[in-house]
Amino acid sequence: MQQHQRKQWRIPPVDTQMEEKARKHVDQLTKPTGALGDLEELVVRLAGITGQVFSDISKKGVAIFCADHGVTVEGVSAYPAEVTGLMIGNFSRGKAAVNVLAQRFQSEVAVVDVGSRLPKPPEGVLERKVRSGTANMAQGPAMTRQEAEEALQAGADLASSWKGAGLQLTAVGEMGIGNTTSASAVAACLTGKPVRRLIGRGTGLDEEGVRRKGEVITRSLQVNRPDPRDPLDVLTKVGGLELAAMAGFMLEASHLRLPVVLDGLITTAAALAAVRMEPRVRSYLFASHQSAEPGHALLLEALDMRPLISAGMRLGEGSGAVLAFPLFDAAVATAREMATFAELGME
Ligand SMILES: Cc1cc2ncn([C@H]3O[C@H](COP(=O)(O)O)[C@@H](O)[C@H]3O)c2cc1C
Ligand SMILES: O=C(O)c1cccnc1
Repeated sequence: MQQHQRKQWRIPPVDTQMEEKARKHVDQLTKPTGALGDLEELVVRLAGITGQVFSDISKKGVAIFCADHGVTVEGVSAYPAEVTGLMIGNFSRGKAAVNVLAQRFQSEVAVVDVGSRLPKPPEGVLERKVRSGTANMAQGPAMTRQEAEEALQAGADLASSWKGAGLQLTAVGEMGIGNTTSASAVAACLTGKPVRRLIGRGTGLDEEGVRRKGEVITRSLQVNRPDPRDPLDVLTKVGGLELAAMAGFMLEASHLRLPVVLDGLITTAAALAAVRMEPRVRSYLFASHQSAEPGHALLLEALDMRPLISAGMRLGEGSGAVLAFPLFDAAVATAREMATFAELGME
């Protein structure tokens, strides 16, 4: 079999010495050992990524990758496919949930159209359209491998431009009606777990709808036979353009030592694909919240990640990831500003 030319991402390992330094400092702060829980873990992991005990993460951004899904003709979403384009307009006007949160928590927002059916994306949206929506994966591959690679590159290009612009903490989000179906299919293939445990209501399907969604995913996997050892093949056949772009963003961000905060089911499915391509990516990723979509818990388990927030959210857009930004700020602030026991005159 002819191997497709595979890009090497060269992901550097994190700085474990700096992690140890940060851990030592956190353990000397005026609190019982470990009492700041997951915030302490954030400080330590960020130190390993940034190479500083007190990481500077003030410049933040959320990248929203948008695309349409051919599989929507199978009736797998509670909302019509046109909502993808409408929400891209909403993002560009700054009026979606993720915009409001990003505004509140001082995060930049980039909206990238990697494959919507809009003839022309609205003002302010980055146009990187690979194709106008995927093909229906229940009948054949969602896209070609070449197209998946182009989508990967679109994501990678944003990560690299953000590194150049001095961003220090990033989040990924997505918009694409039908994409909980694609994400669950990718998750089923990569984890080997049964489809029925990986599906949920998405935007609000009823029981009958969820059953149909499961059938469509099972059929898509049978028709396409994606190779779980080849994550790009999985993204090509049963993924989506925005999933591939998010994976590319994570690969390039990790290569450039930029931390990436994940959102819910869809971003985490893309994350598992990226980590299976390059295992070191895992060290640069952070879970934010626990989505109400059942498959999300299994994906987090496969990545050995624990979310910071449990708020019953099931929105997407990167909303849960941006909501976690203040926790990152809080973690770094405690490390930087709290007194040590020595300063208190205690051993
Ligand atoms: C108004 C609206 C805003 C959204 N923002 C994110 N999503 C979310 O819902 C979609 C996935 O669910 P499903 O697979 O069931 O279609 C994605 O586009 C996702 O980001 C939205 C969905 C709707 C309807
Ligand atoms: O968990 C998610 O990311 C999610 C769940 C439902 C709809 N959109 C996104």
